[in-house]
Amino acid sequence: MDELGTNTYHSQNMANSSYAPLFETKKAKGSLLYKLFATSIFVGIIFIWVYRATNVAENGRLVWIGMFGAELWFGLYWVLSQAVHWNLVYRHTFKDRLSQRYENELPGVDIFVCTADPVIEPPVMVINTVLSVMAYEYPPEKLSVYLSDDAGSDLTFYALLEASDFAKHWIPYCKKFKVEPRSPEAYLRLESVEMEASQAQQFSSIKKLYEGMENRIDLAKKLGKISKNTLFEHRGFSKWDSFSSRGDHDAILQILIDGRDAEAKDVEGCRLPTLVYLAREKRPQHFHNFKAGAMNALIRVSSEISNGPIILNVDCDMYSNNSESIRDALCFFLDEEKGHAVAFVQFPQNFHNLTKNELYGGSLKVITMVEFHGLDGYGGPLYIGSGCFHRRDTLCGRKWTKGSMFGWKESISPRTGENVVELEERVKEVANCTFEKNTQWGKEMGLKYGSPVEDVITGLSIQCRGWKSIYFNPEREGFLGFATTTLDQTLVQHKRWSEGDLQILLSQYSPICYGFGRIKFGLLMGYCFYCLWAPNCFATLYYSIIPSLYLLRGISLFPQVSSMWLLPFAYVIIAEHVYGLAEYLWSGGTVLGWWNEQRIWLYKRTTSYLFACLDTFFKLIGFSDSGFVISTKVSDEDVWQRYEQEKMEFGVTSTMFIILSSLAMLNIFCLIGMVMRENFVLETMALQILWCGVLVLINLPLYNAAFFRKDKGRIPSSVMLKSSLLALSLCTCFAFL
Ligand SMILES: O=c1ccn([C@@H]2O[C@H](COP(=O)(O)OP(=O)(O)O[C@H]3O[C@H](CO)[C@@H](O)[C@H](O)[C@H]3O)[C@@H](O)[C@H]2O)c(=O)[nH]1
Ligand SMILES: [Mn+2]
Repeated sequence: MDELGTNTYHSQNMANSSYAPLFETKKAKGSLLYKLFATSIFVGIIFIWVYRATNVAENGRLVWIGMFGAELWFGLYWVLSQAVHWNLVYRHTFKDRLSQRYENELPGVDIFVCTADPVIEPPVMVINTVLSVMAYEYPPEKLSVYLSDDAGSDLTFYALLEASDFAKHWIPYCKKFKVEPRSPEAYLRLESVEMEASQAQQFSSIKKLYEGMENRIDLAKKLGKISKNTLFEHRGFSKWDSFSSRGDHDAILQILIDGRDAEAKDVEGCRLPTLVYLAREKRPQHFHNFKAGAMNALIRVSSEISNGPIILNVDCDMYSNNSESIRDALCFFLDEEKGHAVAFVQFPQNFHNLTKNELYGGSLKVITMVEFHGLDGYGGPLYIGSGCFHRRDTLCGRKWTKGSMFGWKESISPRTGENVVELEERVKEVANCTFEKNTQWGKEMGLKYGSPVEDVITGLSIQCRGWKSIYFNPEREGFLGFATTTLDQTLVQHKRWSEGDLQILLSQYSPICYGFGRIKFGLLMGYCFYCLWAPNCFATLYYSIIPSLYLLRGISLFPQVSSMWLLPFAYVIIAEHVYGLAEYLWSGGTVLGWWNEQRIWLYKRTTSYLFACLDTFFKLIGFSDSGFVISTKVSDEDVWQRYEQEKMEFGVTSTMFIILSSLAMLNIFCLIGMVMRENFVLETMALQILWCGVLVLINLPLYNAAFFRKDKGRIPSSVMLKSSLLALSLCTCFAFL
């Protein structure tokens, strides 16, 4: 049946009973119970539809149809969501078997770190990520780390230069004392590190070295330039001579540590991993395709230098938190029975700066702990960028064919005779703007261009070529990054994601048309579940405006309390939310965290998703182009404080905030207006009042930020003025016209 499924393995050539797999797959427990529960919800949904279809109100037919439309959407979307809940699987690896069988022939691994802006992605953070991946528990001569710098910043280069020195102390220290995590900053931040006297001594000297390095980088940043001495000392800086701006410069390629060189050793005399800095060529007249462009340049450059058959990509904030991750990933690729079909292994994206009740839903808990396990049950998760291991050949467009094996042992290492300077000069060419002209790069080769979520569309096309993917969610998290710390950043990030996903649905790689027959139907539904994030805005907006407004007219849009029709509404709403809460708690969250998640769910749907739909529409008719707003990975002291206190951060004036506060004001006006009506009947309006009340309750932090808070994170009064006026006039018109 399924190459990667849970079925007991069976094959002629391996029918040897001593064969032990490198990984195993387990199905979630209680799935029958879940299926029964889901079926009961579905019955409830059908009853709601029947109610809408058979009880059309006398006055307000149109509004009624609208309600029906919204509920039809919610119901169908719920059906899609079953794809990510129905069939959860969990993976487990056997790393000891991997070492037993393959320790001496492990494949080369090339690690790509991407950065694009030294201000919102500070170089110190970037090199911490680089150092963490250089210190993987893996033979250093098989490890190569490439930093792509889309800003072409000499400050970042300088930081990397410092890191290449510090690595000589850091890597042996990590390996000797088996420390975790291997990002120096994260490690030194740990509160209690228990250690013996011998380690304690080295610990303090490492700490001093690190702090010295950090200070030098900070100083260079403050001065805005690198000291003359350093500039003279390293030939690399001369490559900035022809640099005019981040969008206009030659390709800069610098091999800081040449792993081929047997002399490149750490302080204990062990070999070091290769370390390369790359700023691909940028010219104003050539579009650079954001991260996808950077990744493709890296694929080409690395193929000339180390050509590792396995590629790992991390964002510059996502440091390695688990030094065994490469070996975990290899258990899937090298498994004799099932490995040949695996194109990529995606780890979850976890974060180190979350607060207890996650005001912005930063951890994406349910996606990480449930939904992706569900996708894995149908052929594998989406490729979501950071924390993903790929097979190089697949990423470059190779199709999967039955019976083919993963020939990592035959992979050709590039020429070794050349000296570093010659090598750099030659390889630089493949990072030029014009290199991709009239090639398949960005289409059939490498990451795909033209989508704000280059990762998802690339992963989909790989799966459509017959490959499987694996979701691996180990107990000790593999990668930790920086979650957004303000509401604005969160909404902007989700706009990019939902917009990208929606555009995939409309692209030539649409999971519906292109994916049909190529991937499993469950996976196809799973893709649609994400691709249809954005259109959720319409039903949600309708549901959070119309019922409240109709309170003002005293018109009921839901069954009255004594009616039997109330039952399906009550059941579906209560059961789904209780289940959602349980799922959230089970994923490690708190009750308040769940409540916050409901709020951010509402906010995303009414702003990010709406803007995603609008922008997609404008793009379709040729009016706009989607960009890539890079997420900020630092925050000011006072913003950070409010983040830690879980106070919602508004602060800036944005159209998204105008929408949010208009909706919040509209609902409170409607509630007040309704109470002031003399002749309202609780019996007929109960559910509607309750719903409006919930909308007001969930917006409490917003009212607080508008009317009571005095700090900089409050809602600017101009925003409040506009939205209050807007909401008030809407309510007045509606009540009296
Ligand atoms: O022109 C660009 C823009 C971005 N990046 C890098 O891309 C990464 C992701 O950017 P970020 O702003 O952090 O976006 P996120 O939304 O946090 O990233 C998620 O979503 C992206 C797709 O939207 C994926 O590319 C990422 O891997 C995934 O972690 C960062 O390392 C950037 O430095 C570039 O290299 N060049
Ligand atoms: Mn990020």
